[in-house]
Amino acid sequence: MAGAVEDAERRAEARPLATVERDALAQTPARDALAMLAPADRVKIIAEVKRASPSRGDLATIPDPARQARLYEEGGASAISVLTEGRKFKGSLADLEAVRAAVSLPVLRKDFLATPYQVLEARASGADLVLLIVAALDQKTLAELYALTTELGMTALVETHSADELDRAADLGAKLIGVNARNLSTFELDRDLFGSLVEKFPADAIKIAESAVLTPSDVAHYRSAGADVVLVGEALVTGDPVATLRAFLQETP
Ligand SMILES: O=P(O)(O)OC[C@@H](O)[C@@H](O)c1c[nH]c2ccccc12
Repeated sequence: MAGAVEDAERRAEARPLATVERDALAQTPARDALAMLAPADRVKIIAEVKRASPSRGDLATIPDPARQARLYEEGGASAISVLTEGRKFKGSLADLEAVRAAVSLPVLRKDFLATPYQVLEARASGADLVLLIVAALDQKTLAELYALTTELGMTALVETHSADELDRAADLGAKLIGVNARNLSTFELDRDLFGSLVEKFPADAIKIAESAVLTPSDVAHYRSAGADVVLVGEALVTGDPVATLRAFLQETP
């Protein structure tokens, strides 16, 4: 995402890496996302705090992200995702910090991370997980960011869109792998992409279906294709979060 790295570089100048690193190390340990998202006899949900997106435009103002996250926790979410990208998604690291303080669930920094600084910054802001998008990174950078994430005690959600990208995620030893139904360059949606790639997941990885979950039957669709977890944004910020989560969790076996 153009701009996200430039924005991080500006912050790195204002607040040098060494400071961020110290802050990060001073933080309490990251929450155990792998335990929270482990395969179970019911589907699990990562609920996203999302104001807007380039493909869908403005979705919700969310004046109080902490309140939104508390509703997600009340509704039965297993983790919270917070968009921190400011230009297109209208999020911020302040949103992440507010959410982290408001809930006891693991919190994901959802952004376009491309530099070690952004990973350090994520931990310093309280993130328990970070998103690493395979399509956006060469393998060397991906491996470097993955190693730093693990070193800081966080979990990486490694996002893929193809069999090739799943192989690259597997090469990292990724334990939490997502398939995004939305192609990030064309914005096209394919709800069957997850099912077509499910055989490619490493046996020990948690399988996440991301995007385009609008109804309970979408959850059931992903669940029957083998998803352990679904990641939901739009449906939760445009509808009643607690009722929607309960309906999504109830519908599926
Ligand atoms: O709002 P949706 O369709 O429920 O999607 C949520 C989430 O999957 C989506 O926000 C997302 C998935 N991968 C991303 C990468 C960057 C930004 C956003 C995303």
